[in-house]
Amino acid sequence: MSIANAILQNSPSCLAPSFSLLSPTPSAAVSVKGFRRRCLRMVTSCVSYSQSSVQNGATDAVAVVGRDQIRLGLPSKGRMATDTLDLLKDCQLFVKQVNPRQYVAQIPQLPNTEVWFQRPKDIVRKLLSGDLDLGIVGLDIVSEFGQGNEDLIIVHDALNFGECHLSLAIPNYGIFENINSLKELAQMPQWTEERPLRVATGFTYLGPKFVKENGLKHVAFSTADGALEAAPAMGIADAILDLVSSGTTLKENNLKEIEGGIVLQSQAALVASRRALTERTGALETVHEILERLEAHLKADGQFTVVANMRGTDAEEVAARVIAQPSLSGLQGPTISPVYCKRDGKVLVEFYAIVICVPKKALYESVQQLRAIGGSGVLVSPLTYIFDEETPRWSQLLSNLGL
Ligand SMILES: Nc1ncnc2c1ncn2[C@@H]1O[C@H](COP(=O)(O)OP(=O)(O)OP(=O)(O)O)[C@@H](O)[C@H]1O
Ligand SMILES: O=P(O)(O)OC[C@H]1O[C@H](OP(=O)(O)OP(=O)(O)O)[C@H](O)[C@@H]1O
Ligand SMILES: [Mg+2]
Repeated sequence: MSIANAILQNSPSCLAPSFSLLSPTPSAAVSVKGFRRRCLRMVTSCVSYSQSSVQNGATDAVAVVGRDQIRLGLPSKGRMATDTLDLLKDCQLFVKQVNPRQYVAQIPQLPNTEVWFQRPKDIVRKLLSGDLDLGIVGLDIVSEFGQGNEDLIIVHDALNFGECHLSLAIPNYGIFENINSLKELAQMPQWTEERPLRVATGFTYLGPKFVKENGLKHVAFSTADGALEAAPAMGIADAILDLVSSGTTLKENNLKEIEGGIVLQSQAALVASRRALTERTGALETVHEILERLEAHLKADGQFTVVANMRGTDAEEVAARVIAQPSLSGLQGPTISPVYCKRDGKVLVEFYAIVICVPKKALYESVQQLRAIGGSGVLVSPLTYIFDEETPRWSQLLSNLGL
């Protein structure tokens, strides 16, 4: 039984030691003593371990430990949490979480997979330590906490939510009023070794890396966990490096972005541990299934199915008219089938039904083009899934893994 199952079913199997402690029988007394000794040994080793080092984030390669279940890390809270569950639901992967404070869950459609809810940065850390195999997090967090570690593989880099960018922002007043680019900021005479440009950020790996790569001298970083936009007005920092999506928080705090100041573009991504994919039984198959479901849903999400009737002499002639229009070529080309109607007791084909997929953004343009070539009775419906022969991301993943 998996840990998830044991916890979900409140089974004592994974809690066995505390059971024998709570209700010791005479024969269990020995095992209780033994258990206490074991606990003491564990506590002692934990103490000596914690005195010597605290592991936080990237660890050296850790062997893939023997467990049967594939572990998928999902954000436990914050803005990514609900969107992640919604996306999986749209892919028919229903995460069965009994209550929001329970950190383990299951997806009945993926019986060999356990879901573990974690803070996004801990998902990345645990992928690196081998405690998770797959995860869904923002690319910003992957870059910040993954720090280029080659064991992290981005399986899908565009899950279409959590879109934001990491950007350097400065006040739009005072000495910064006429500064509009990174170059101008770097050239300001104010920044010296004694008085560097002070940047507040939660991104203490990406920040220094960015300024180094862009040749900025005399920059000092400070860190805080939130509401960074207040730092310049409070006099704590000159600039901030933080996530931006609508730009409202910057605007409301009299800050502005500058040209060349974007460190990275981010959105939610599916990430995996290379070691898990190559060494853990079933991990590659699981990631293939998740990837296929995601791709099929995300591809369909941007498209409509459009059905229209068109008068014509034969299917080829109708096809030629449709294909000549730039917005009507569909995924591979239009599907065209005869519409049989009965006239004077005879079955005739005067119309052809065409079925195409069109990008949502191009819908109106496509309808206009259809009408222009004689289309009528245009029906538009949402598409749920588009399963391609094979997804390009799967081939990329295999080649990345050297398979
Ligand atoms: N304003 C935003 N718009 C869209 N996505 C964002 C925005 N801010 C952050 N994100 C994305 O959502 C992820 C989680 O952000 P969130 O604010 O929920 O958590 P957090 O800042 O790490 O935690 P907390 O704010 O509780 O300390 C970020 O890593 C990023 O990928
Ligand atoms: O461009 P906007 O749409 O205004 O979003 C940007 C804000 O969103 C995030 O903060 P969050 O809401 O997560 O609060 P936090 O500072 O407590 O993390 C980010 O740190 C910015 O402050
Ligand atoms: Mg936040």
